[in-house]
Amino acid sequence: MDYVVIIPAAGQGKRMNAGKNKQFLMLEGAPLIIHTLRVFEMDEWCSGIILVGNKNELSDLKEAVNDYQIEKVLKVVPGGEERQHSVYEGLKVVDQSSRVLIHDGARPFVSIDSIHKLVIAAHDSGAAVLGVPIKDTVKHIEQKKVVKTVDRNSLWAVQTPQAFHLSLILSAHLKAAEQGYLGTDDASLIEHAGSEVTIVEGDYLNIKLTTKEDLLFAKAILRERKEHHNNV
Ligand SMILES: Nc1ccn([C@@H]2O[C@H](COP(=O)(O)OP(=O)(O)OP(=O)(O)O)[C@@H](O)[C@H]2O)c(=O)n1
Ligand SMILES: C[C@](O)(CO)[C@H](O)COP(=O)(O)O
Repeated sequence: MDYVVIIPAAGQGKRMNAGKNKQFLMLEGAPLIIHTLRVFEMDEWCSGIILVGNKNELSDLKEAVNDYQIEKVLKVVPGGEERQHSVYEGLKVVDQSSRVLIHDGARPFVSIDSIHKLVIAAHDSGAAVLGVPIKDTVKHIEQKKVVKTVDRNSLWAVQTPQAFHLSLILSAHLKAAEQGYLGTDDASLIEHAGSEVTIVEGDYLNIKLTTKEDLLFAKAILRERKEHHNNV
């Protein structure tokens, strides 16, 4: 069940408002991106990592990968204007695996157990995503007025990794590029191309560090893990 993982880390972290790409924010002694890379470094099913970064941050990324001894990184390539473009730049250099995972550099807390459940699901269906049922009530709002309350029983918060047969995701990206279709995740390109996507229930700890509040949760998760490790 080997796979190659593409890690898009070429964003600007605007919503984090940290004055730099959030991937380089230090958490418990290591940059955010290193926490994410370490998960795949530890996963025996991961045969390689394709890291996608800002063209002016490639040397910083390579230096961090070297300093923190992330040995599975196969290539570090420049990303594009949108997340979708960055992922495509990574897909273009994957040459050894029929199965590819795509995982946000901004999600450092995915569990290896969730990854393995996802890989198994994608082996059968060709396309699978991690997600969790939403916990809040969702309302359709227009001009600050509630239009309607959406039935949340069928609503999930979809995460990454997302797992695909390489040929399927490549053709979906190509079709989206040809049609000028822009999705906020890779599975939406598969859906746009008319193929099915399976969902696998992950866990609520697999948060995407997007705004400063998320850093509070991240530090709490890391502190809890440290305490648990010390007590084992
Ligand atoms: N052009 C882009 C945009 C985003 N990403 C990556 O896609 C992941 C999810 O994107 P997001 O959380 O939105 O990160 P940013 O785009 O950096 O954040 P913002 O939208 O606040 O600028 C991140 O790991 C980010 O680095 C990327 O590789 N290339
Ligand atoms: C891919 C993703 O993490 C799935 O929830 C999300 O769509 C990324 O959105 P962003 O605005 O690029 O962070």
